[in-house]
Amino acid sequence: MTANRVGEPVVSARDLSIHYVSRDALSYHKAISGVSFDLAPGEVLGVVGESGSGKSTLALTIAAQAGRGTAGSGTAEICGGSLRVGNTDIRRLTRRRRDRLTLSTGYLSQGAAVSLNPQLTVSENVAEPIFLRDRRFNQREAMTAVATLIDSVQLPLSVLDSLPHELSSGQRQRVALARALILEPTLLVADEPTRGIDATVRSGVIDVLRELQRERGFSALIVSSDLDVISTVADRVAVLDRGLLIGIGPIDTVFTDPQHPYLRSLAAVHDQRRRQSGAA
Ligand SMILES: Nc1ncnc2c1ncn2[C@@H]1O[C@H](COP(=O)(O)OP(=O)(O)OP(=O)(O)O)[C@@H](O)[C@H]1O
Repeated sequence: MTANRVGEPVVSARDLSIHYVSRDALSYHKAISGVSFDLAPGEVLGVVGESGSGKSTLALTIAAQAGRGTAGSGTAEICGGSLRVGNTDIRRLTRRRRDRLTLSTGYLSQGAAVSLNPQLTVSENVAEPIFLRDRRFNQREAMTAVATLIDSVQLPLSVLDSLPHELSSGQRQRVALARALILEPTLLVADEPTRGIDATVRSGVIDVLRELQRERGFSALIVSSDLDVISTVADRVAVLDRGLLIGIGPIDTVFTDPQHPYLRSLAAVHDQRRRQSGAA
């Protein structure tokens, strides 16, 4: 990402609409409709919503992963409004600028932990983005950066030579997080960072994420259907419902006097959790 001026939003969406184009280019499916928000430097924005509300679509578009559609599926495309990430206009992204942007935005996809290369060791998996950026990067320096990050995600250095299948789901997710952060991005986009992780270690992954964010000061957009995750990690929450942004703000403000039925149901869950944790 090209550096943005001090204080300017890291992400700026204005009336943003995104649709999927079918492979034969004959049909469209609107996934995001007229969404506007800013993400400030160093801010963590949580995105919640029901399944199919457009969370992943928004995340992958911001992370400049849209257009890298998997075989057989449609391709996400901005069809209205604008989206800026740093100084880059995502709507007018050339392939070259996209490659540059993806190197400077950490993207933790929904399946990141299971998509680690099974043939590479942990250290090779984490170091890979460094060598994709610069084939001739100093090996020793890369290994030092990898070891530092593995330590920061609170894994023992003994995992460096392990293969992904030798780790637990929570450990794999920490490795995936280390990989997403190895190039020291100014923006991290994490899609359901705790999905598929054992409930007992879920909060550990979130704590590590929050700690690293505080330490390094990157901005983050965290998608989660788990309100506990969002209230732990996010400064503000954005609520999506069928592609529409129905609320955005600090979590308590968004859930104060909610008018929309989905916001009301989330507010009830939030309230109940708060009372439970207060009573605990
Ligand atoms: N590759 C695709 N091609 C066509 N439509 C898609 C594609 N991916 C998602 N969609 C549609 O776009 C809408 C938004 O999907 P998206 O995956 O962004 O929702 P989500 O909120 O992330 O859901 P989940 O929580 O289940 O991951 C849905 O209606 C979905 O069916």
